[in-house]
Amino acid sequence: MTHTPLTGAARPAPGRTAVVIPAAGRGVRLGPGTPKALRPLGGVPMLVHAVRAMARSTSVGPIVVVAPADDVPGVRSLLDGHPLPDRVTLRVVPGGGTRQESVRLGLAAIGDPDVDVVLVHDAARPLVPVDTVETVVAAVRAGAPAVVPALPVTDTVKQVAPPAAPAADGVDTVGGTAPAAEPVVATPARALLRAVQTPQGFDRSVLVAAHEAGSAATDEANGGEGATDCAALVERRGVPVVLVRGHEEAFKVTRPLDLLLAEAVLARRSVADGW
Ligand SMILES: Nc1ccn([C@@H]2O[C@H](COP(=O)(O)OP(=O)(O)OP(=O)(O)O)[C@@H](O)[C@H]2O)c(=O)n1
Ligand SMILES: C[C@](O)(CO)[C@H](O)COP(=O)(O)O
Repeated sequence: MTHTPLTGAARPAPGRTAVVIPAAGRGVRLGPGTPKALRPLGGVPMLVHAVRAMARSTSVGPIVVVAPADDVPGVRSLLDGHPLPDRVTLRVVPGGGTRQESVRLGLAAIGDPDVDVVLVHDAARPLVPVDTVETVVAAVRAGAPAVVPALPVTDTVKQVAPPAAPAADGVDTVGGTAPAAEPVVATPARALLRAVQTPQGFDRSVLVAAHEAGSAATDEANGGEGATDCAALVERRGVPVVLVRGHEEAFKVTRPLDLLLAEAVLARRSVADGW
């Protein structure tokens, strides 16, 4: 796919848009229980909401769900119980030990050579509105190789020194196990910060190359969990990444309070839909 916008008769027929949904995380910060993507929201697993949210965009064809490695058949049969539009094909593959690794495995499973745009969307962001999905796809199709939905940051953010030892897997650095006091090293200008969401959209070849180059990369400053979003891998290769307006309801369900908020948003949508 070319990155230069084309006009009129010169424009080639658009390729297909695929989605990779990393859903192999455990949800440690949400507390004990089944893997986060399978926990119910309004009685329906969070993953089903996320798949439907992506399928709602008419540009989306293939969807690859990256499931916990020990439960691929279970996730497949769960999703088979929730029909999708005919244009959407669904594949379920086993995930890896980090989000980055899970996305890489999902990308490798797309197959379809006609796919030229790939969205990567967290199962943990089940309520993203379709307008946000369409905005991201449109920006990639207009020529941007990497597009990320984002919102301004509302808290003031402090930068701290890297921990002497990496945090235990899944444990917040700022949480019950954190040291009582952390020295501040900087206060970045808030007006220049953005909190980024998913779906992140990419020219397929750009994203595949970034994941191939970054597959061994770990990031000491974030506890060796790999790149925390796909765009970071693309940025490291000098490819421009642009932000588009995200949405408050595309928040990530990470801690128990987020689950309460998600239930409230769903309930409000049900009322608005006249249930
Ligand atoms: N090894 C991993 C880790 C995360 N994810 C997915 O990446 C998304 C964002 O990750 P996060 O919200 O951190 O989920 P968890 O890793 O499950 O949460 P926690 O860190 O609290 O365990 C989620 O949809 C999660 O399922 C994944 O596919 N494979
Ligand atoms: C990709 C992401 O949702 C963008 O905000 C986020 O970085 C995922 O982080 P997590 O720790 O894997 O939830």
